Amino acid sequence: MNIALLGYGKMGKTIEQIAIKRGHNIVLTIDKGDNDYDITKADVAIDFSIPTVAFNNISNCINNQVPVVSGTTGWLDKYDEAVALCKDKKGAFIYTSNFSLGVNIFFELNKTLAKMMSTLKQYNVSMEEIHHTQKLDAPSGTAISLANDIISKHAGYDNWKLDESGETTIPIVAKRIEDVPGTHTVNYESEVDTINIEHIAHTRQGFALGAVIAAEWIAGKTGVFTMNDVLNIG
Ligand SMILES: NC(=O)C1=CN([C@@H]2O[C@H](COP(=O)(O)OP(=O)(O)OC[C@H]3O[C@@H](n4cnc5c(N)ncnc54)[C@H](OP(=O)(O)O)[C@@H]3O)[C@@H](O)[C@H]2O)C=CC1
Ligand SMILES: O=C(O)C1=N[C@H](C(=O)O)C[C@H](O)C1
Repeated sequence: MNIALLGYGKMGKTIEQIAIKRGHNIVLTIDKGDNDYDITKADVAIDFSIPTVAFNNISNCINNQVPVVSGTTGWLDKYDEAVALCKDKKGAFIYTSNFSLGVNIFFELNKTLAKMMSTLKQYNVSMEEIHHTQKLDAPSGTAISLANDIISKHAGYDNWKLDESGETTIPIVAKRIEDVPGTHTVNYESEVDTINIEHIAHTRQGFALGAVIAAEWIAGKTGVFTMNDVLNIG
């Protein structure tokens, strides 16, 4: 398969290595300042860029009938617009805040736990995410997904906030520490005990492999998908 990499930073370069090992060709790599490019030579595009350009990258692919897989976080105010465009143009598009198999299993565990804790008023939920110091957005996209999933399953919470707690608010703490690929912890705390679930990424390989698998899966399809469609879990 011919793959375009929109964003050739830490993730773009890790994806390149895995895609080549799986027999694909990288036909285009786009970075800051590369504005005039022909996306149509790619069978599929993988966008791991920056929040301010992700929507433009995605719409360019959809407008040119190139299936697009996006892992960029921090641009979700325009997600509904991307979905509408994809439906209108009969394109193909997957976004997820985290492509790793481990985190997608963790997402399911988090929803199950939230449902179990829903009526237990003695426990308060909180979340922590830790990432490397170059990260542009906070909280992480994964933390936002986890918080939204708790809100959808737990009767006691209806919003999340960074560094703020409240009666029905899930507080999220975002820490930035050199070289950390991504750690997410969900805590339920009562006066007598604590229940934690945690996912620790040791490298970026898991995210990158998931993105390449998603790209292989979406080629030739039409529609808006999630990682649950790709992995068949949940
Ligand atoms: N969904 C998931 O599983 C994961 C998501 N992510 C997300 O992916 C994104 C990228 O992460 P990461 O690779 O670590 O970040 P990097 O900063 O290492 O890479 C981002 C790249 O995008 C480039 N860029 C800037 N402008 C444009 C543009 N107009 N078009 C295309 N590329 C551009 C940057 O170039 P320059 O440096 O020159 O500005 C940089 O090379 C982040 O939003 C991160 O949160 C990360 C890991 C997993
Ligand atoms: O920026 C990163 O590095 C990561 N970003 C994603 C996020 O915001 O959740 C996924 C992963 O945690 C790494």
